[in-house]
Amino acid sequence: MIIGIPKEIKNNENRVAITPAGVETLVGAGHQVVIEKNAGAGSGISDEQYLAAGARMLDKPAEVYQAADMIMKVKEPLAEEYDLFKEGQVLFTYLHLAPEPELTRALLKKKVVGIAYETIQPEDGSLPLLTPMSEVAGRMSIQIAAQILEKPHGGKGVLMAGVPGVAPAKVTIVGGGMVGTNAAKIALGMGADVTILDKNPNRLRYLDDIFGARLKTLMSNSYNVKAAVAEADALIGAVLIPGARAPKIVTEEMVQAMQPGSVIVDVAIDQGGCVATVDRVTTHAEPTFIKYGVVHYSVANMPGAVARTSTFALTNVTLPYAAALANKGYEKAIKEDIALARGVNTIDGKVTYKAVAQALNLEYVPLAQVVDLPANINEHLA
Ligand SMILES: NC(=O)C1=CN([C@@H]2O[C@H](COP(=O)(O)OP(=O)(O)OC[C@H]3O[C@@H](n4cnc5c(N)ncnc54)[C@H](O)[C@@H]3O)[C@@H](O)[C@H]2O)C=CC1
Ligand SMILES: CC(=O)C(=O)O
Repeated sequence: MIIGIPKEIKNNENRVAITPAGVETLVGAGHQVVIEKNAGAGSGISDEQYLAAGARMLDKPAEVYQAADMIMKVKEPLAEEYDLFKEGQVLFTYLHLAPEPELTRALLKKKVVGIAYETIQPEDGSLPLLTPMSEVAGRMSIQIAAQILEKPHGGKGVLMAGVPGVAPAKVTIVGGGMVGTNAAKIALGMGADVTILDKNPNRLRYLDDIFGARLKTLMSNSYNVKAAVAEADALIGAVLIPGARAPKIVTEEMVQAMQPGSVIVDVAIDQGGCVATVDRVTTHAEPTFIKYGVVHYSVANMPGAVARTSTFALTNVTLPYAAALANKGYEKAIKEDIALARGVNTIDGKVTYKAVAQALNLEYVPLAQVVDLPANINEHLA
């Protein structure tokens, strides 16, 4: 198989979908890897390193898309990339289709086999290809909130850690999964006063076990969210329902009740955002906007800013799945692995991930109607 890796073009997206180690693995298995020139530069990986590992470098993105049977990316394709898809091509990347009707239409039109990193899910319910970037973004969210709380960045002038005799910042985290847990870890490490809310009591038990009495846990319901948001100096949005548009857990009224100069970092923005006042996706170039006196941050590719860490963390987990897709072909690979089958969002012009179809008001076609799945995979897919 020919695997193509274009350079990422989203604002300040410095990650790349493959490392030289990945090239060596795929080429060693008999595949060809074509990479757009300079694709690794933002992650500190040179064209020479890719060449030495066995890749072929191409000048233009169109050449990469044209040559490849499978495109590997980091972020969802942008509008200028839609015309580059080949009919029936496999696209293996973060897709976040629920808030992306136009991208979804483009994938359906070209019958792209869209396999989304973020919905690959083994039977244990984990999201192994989302986890490392959620670890990164969760940790970053507190660094970012701490900086925005400084007066020159628009914040109220509160030091996250406080000092002896003066209370630290209050941090409220809505959603206690990977992002939430990593945000809590850094916020507690900095000495903040941290409250985390989740709707899953077992998750709250787990968080209570690992962090002990330093972390306040609260069941997520509108009453508790309202109170915890009102007192927050920094609010972190970290809710996810896999594949779906994020539910607006924090309402406009709740944000209006926050003090001016408070900060919201809505990490869940890649799925549309879980804070009602986050009405736009921002970029690393212009990361914030102010609404009701509260500074909002809603960058959808936060890990792109720490690309050297993120590229290696991401490709550590994507490579085994990419290798399975390349070695077996996508049909055999998804027939043999329920996790990969759950990653298929579009195929043959149909949406095969229910939450995506629901979010976009499109017809949902079960994967089994498109691919002849064995019973053991199909019965676990719905
Ligand atoms: N902006 C960015 O650059 C990045 C964004 N993300 C996004 O961050 C979001 C969170 O990701 P993860 O933490 O990995 O997901 P996760 O699945 O590990 O955690 C989500 C948590 O939300 C909880 N939840 C669901 N409904 C809730 C509700 N009504 N109230 C409170 N909690 C609720 C779930 O119980 C779960 O514990 C996702 O949208 C993910 O794509 C992740 C990495 C980078
Ligand atoms: C998960 C995601 O949106 C990112 O890593 O950019």
